[in-house]
Amino acid sequence: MSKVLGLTGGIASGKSAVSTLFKKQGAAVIDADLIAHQIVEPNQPGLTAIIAAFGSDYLLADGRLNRQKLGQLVFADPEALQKLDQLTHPLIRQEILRQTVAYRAADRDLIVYDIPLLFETGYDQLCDAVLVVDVAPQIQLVRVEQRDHLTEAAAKARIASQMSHDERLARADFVLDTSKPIDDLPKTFAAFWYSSAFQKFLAN
Ligand SMILES: CC(C)(COP(=O)(O)OP(=O)(O)OC[C@H]1O[C@@H](n2cnc3c(N)ncnc32)[C@H](O)[C@@H]1O)[C@@H](O)C(=O)NCCC(=O)NCCS
Ligand SMILES: Nc1ncnc2c1ncn2[C@@H]1O[C@H](COP(=O)(O)OP(=O)(O)OP(=O)(O)O)[C@@H](O)[C@H]1O
Repeated sequence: MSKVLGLTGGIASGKSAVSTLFKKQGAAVIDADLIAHQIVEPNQPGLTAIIAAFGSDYLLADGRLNRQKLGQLVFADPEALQKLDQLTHPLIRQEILRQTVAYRAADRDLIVYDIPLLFETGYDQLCDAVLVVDVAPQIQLVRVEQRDHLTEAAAKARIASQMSHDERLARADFVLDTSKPIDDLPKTFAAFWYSSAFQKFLAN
C-alpha cells in the first residue's frame, strides 16, 4: 500500500530542491505550487473566479494572471489573502486528491505531498508522516528577497503570512535542514533517506 509523506516548509526553504531528490528516488510527487499555477491558467476556473472577485485589473495584456500585482495585494492584506485562499484552495484540493487516487491505483510505494501550507490547510491529516524542510530564519529572509526579487519588508510579509518556524518544527516527524549551501543538499538528503528512522517509516 502507498505511503504518503508530507513535505512542507516556509517560503523558499528548499522544498522544490528536496522534492527533486525524492523524484530521483522514485517517489511520486504531488506539487501544490504547480497545481496552484495550473488552475489559474487562461480559461481555467481559478482564473475566472479570481477575476470575478478582484477585477480585471489583475489580468496582464495577454490574458494571463498578473501574479506580481495579486501577490503585492494579498501578502499586504490578510482579508484579501483569505478571499484568494477561499477561491483557490478547493480547486487545488480537488486536483491533489485526484492525483493521489491515481498514484494509489498505480500502487506507487511513496507519494510525496509537496505543499507549502500543509499544516495550515490540514493535509497533514492525510499523511502517514511529515518532513519539514527547515532553514534558519535569517537565511530564509535573504533567499526570499533574492529569489523573488522582493524588498525586505515584502519578504517579511510573505513569511509572516505562513505558520511560524517554531510551530512547524513542533509538528514535524522528520526535519531536514537546508541552511547550508545548496551543493551540500544531496549529502544532507542521503543522510535523511538512509537514516534508520526514515527507512523504518518506508518499511512499515
Ligand atoms: C498570490 C500569488 C498569485 C502570487 O504568485 P507568485 O508567483 O508571486 O508566488 P507563487 O505562487 O510562486 O508562490 C511562492 C510561494 O509563496 C507562498 N504562498 C503562495 N500562496 C500562499 C498563500 N495563499 N498563503 C501563504 N503563502 C503562500 C508559498 O510558500 C509559495 O511556495 C500566488 O501565490 C497564489 O495564487 N496563491 C494562492 C494559491 C496558494 O495558496 N498557493 C499555495 C499552494 S497550497
Ligand atoms: N541548501 C539549500 N537547499 C535548498 N535550496 C537552497 C539551498 N541553498 C540555497 N537554496 C536556494 O533557496 C531558494 C529556494 O529554494 P526552493 O525554490 O527549492 O524553495 P521552496 O521551498 O520550494 O520555495 P517556495 O515554497 O517558496 O516555492 C532557491 O533559490 C534555491 O536555489
